[in-house]
Amino acid sequence: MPSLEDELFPSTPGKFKDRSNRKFHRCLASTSTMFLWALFLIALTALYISFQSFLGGGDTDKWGGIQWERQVVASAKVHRHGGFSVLVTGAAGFVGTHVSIALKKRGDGVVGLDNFNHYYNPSLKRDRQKLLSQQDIFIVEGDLNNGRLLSKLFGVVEFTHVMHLAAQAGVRYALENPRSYIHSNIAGLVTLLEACKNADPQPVFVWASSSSVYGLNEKVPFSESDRTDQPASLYAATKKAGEEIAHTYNHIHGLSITGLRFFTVYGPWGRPDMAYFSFTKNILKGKAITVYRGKNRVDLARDFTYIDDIVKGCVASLDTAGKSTGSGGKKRGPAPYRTYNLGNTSPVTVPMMVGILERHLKVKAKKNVVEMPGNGDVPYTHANITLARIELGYKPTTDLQTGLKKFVRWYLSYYGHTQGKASY
Ligand SMILES: O=C(O)[C@H]1O[C@H](OP(=O)(O)OP(=O)(O)OC[C@H]2O[C@@H](n3ccc(=O)[nH]c3=O)[C@H](O)[C@@H]2O)[C@H](O)[C@@H](O)[C@@H]1O
Repeated sequence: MPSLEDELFPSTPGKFKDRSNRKFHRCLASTSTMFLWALFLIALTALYISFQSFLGGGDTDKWGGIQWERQVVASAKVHRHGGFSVLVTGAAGFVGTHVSIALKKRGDGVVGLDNFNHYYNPSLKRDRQKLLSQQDIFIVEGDLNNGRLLSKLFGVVEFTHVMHLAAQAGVRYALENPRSYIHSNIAGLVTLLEACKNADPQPVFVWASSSSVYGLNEKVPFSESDRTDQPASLYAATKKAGEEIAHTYNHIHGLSITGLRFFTVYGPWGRPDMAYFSFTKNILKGKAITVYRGKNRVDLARDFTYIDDIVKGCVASLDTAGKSTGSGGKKRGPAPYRTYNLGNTSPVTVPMMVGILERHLKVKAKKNVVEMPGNGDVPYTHANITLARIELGYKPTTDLQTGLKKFVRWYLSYYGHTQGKASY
């Protein structure tokens, strides 16, 4: 009876069988099997890698593939003569959502980018995403720091403009998580500017800085030329650093840059971490709110600016921006570098803001008035908007009373009158 070995390695017919070769055959058998298995595993790995690169992804972010590219291209499609193709970062955020819708409605192509982080309850971001998807706006899910994703995006779409609104926001959270500010507001900004620099043609770059850059500046109202070298929070410092970083990309690479200093933006679909939003939730729940007060019992005040006014300022900035001049990463001539305050020019104290909310909610707030902790806050903001008015035609039209009425109406319709529903 032929052994298994003989069956595995049948001798060549007519050849002499040598028993002394059996050991050698056995060894050869196991080596060959191992070799075949190794080959199989290598082939499997190669197949997986090539499938991943075909998808264009490979990172944990949800991007890549033919279907994904189709969605990006469709979303970027321009529907008006001379329209823009805009990449809106932070599109699932408060300002990003509103700006994206405004651009899409007038016929511009809009592609969103958002990492859906958990700084506040991402279900609000997912609902904003649904709102955008009803307008045929697609949001790419990924982080600003993903250079591969950005270069892929710029490879798929020739963006004419970038509206950069993604950031780690919030003044006081910087004490808890300082690194998140560096990650998004510094490293993420640089990764995005690199992608813009390398794009050919380079897009126009408009982005959100902050009123907080004025820091401890005491001259009011705040003008763009006032000093901004005394930030009061790490958040403010990263926004100020962002302005300087953006300037270098303008200077060296010819990117057209516009920085917008937003003043305490509020409104429907707003950010739950902001005072007007969290106060609304707590007032409705019958919980006490903490109202900060400055030194010598002076009330804090903010130049609260309604979202629709901010959106007009953003769109006007895109419309009036001159072109970038660089190509292949090299500057071909001077490109515009602009900075504007987008505020309301009428500061309101925090207790007055609470009073307006009480009237709209028809509920009296339980207030704990405490001295402002040294956590990065500034006592007062007030925008001089002359420059934005002259160069952008920016003219805010909504006062806090009217704007908060719209916010409260939205809040009640979104979270319901049953206050317990609001979980953020
Ligand atoms: O304009 C800006 O540059 C900034 O505006 C807001 O920052 P902030 O003005 O501090 O807005 P809120 O956090 O809503 O605070 C508004 C006012 O309420 C006060 N406040 C806040 C929270 C609180 O529990 N109690 C309280 O009295 C704050 O001290 C401040 O005076 C945004 O959160 C920042 O992301 C943005 O960059």
